[in-house]
Amino acid sequence: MSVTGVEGEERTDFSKEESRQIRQRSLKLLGSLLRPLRPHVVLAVIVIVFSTAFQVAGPALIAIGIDQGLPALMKQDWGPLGLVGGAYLVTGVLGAVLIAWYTVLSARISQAVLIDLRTRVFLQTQRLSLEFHESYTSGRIISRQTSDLDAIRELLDEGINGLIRGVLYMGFIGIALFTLDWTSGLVLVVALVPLFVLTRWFQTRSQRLFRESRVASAKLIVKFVETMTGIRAVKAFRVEKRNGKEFGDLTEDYRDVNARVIQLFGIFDPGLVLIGNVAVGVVLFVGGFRVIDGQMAIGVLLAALLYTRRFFDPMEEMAMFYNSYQSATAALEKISGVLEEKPSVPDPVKPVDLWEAQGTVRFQGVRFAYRSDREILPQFDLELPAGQTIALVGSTGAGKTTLAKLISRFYDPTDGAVTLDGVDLRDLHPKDLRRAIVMVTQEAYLFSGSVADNIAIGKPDASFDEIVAAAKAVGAHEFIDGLPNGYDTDVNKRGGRVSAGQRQLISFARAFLADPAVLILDEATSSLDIPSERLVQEALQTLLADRTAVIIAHRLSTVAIADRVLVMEYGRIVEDGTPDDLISGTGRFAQLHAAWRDSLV
Ligand SMILES: Nc1ncnc2c1ncn2[C@@H]1O[C@H](COP(=O)(O)OP(=O)(O)OP(=O)(O)O)[C@@H](O)[C@H]1O
Repeated sequence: MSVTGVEGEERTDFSKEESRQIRQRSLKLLGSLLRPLRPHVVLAVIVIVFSTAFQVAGPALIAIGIDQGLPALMKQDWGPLGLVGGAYLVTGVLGAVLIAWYTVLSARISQAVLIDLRTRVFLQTQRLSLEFHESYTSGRIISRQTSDLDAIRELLDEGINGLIRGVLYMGFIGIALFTLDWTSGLVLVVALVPLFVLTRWFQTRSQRLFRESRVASAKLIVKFVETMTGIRAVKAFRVEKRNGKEFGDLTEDYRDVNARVIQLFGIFDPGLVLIGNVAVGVVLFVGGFRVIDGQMAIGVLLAALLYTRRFFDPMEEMAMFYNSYQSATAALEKISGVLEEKPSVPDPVKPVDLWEAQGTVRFQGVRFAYRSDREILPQFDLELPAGQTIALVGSTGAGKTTLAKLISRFYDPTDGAVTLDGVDLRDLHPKDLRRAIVMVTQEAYLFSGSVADNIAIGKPDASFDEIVAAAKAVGAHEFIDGLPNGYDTDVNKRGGRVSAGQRQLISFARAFLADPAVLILDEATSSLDIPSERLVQEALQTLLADRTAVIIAHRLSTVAIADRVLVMEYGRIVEDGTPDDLISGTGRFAQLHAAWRDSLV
């Protein structure tokens, strides 16, 4: 079995083979991120090796200064001490300069990796088809872009740095100590035993606790995002109190787990200090005797003490590496899953151009299912001739929006083909497809920016006059003119807030400007009041005149402007005719229409 894309994200029961696959996928991604930076990585490693060597040289120079420089000085010979002093100064300065250089280099590497990754995730999630976004919630996408990238940043900025510097530092100190005095070196080796035990203990516990902490903080974020996204429902049903209590419980869980993390550090940190102090004490004790016996020079003892003391400094950072490594690996696994996803609606390999689409849409033996277990559209054939205005009606869940999504190629049919002017939508050049077919939904989403910017999305190179003309055509000009800054009003700023109906008018103007051959309006007039709707209906008649239009509407008033009505039930077209024919008949539409007319009285 194999795990591809995001499907393994919610699972924890991976087989060995699956875990290996996921690990390989993450490593491949990491490799592809670091490969272009190879020269920088090599340079950074060289710089940090030299910087650490210079830093570690200090105590050895002090030993030489005391044991050889001072006796010479007593004989009025300044030379050796001057030399050692000079060397100390030079290594000190070089060590500092190189560490500064390394900090810049490593920051550049981690920034480059993060920018690359951030961009890849953004472009990929934008590229993925609607199907992916309908099942992969926006909360999860946000986590990939925020907390996961943060975990990787932490590993690159702190974790790996801490590890490399720590390993080099401890390694160089070990070499220096053994070279100067192997007896003191042995003390250090013995001290490694309790150090190893303490660190292992810390790692096992902290690993579990850090995981718990991440889960607790994720739950907090999910609760917060969910509440804020559904703030209207929260207010309407007065669930603030219950939400407050649930949030309070989650906060408490988070605090508890963090308290346990702190307790762990409360043992680990003093433990490190204790081992360090005992090691220093033993080196001093053994060394003191050997100095008295004349087996060890005093300067060497001092250097041994300094080395032993410093040896333990990077321990905490190194112990933390494992945690940052763990969370970064988890993050990398999830991100690599998203990046591995393939769009379910792929771009054609050999795209067919369609410069001037006429607008004939045909369904040929189309079947469609979102999931294999439930077919939404059983096989059907349908032709929408160019220029025809079609009203699509039917009960909730009949499959109207699904049909519209197939025309817009948000999804591909499971079987059969949808064509535009005889070209299978799967072969049509994406640019031509987007130009030829536009779908306006009830949501009428507005992006940050001015009203004019939002209308211009329909035609990015439109002139201001064209934008105004489009707004006038759909009856949006009046209200836009009345906004604080007219067409320049920022729709997301206070004062620029527009109502749901006004949003729909703006998205109408956007579609009008785009001037597609096929226009689909999915419940796009549902938020308009009756006068606005009438106004729009007048505008719609001009808007729809030269193109194929599919209007999905619950309000039957919209149907009046249609040339043809399709009634859909359970994924099938059950009635097809002119509005007049259907109204005067005895079918489903006639019933619906009679009920609607009665409701108006
Ligand atoms: N993304 C999806 N994944 C799985 N099933 C879906 C998805 N979208 C819609 N469906 C199912 O497909 C069926 C048809 O839905 P569709 O939205 O096309 O109906 P509709 O006629 O437009 O309804 P409405 O008038 O309520 O908008 C419904 O049973 C719905 O549950």
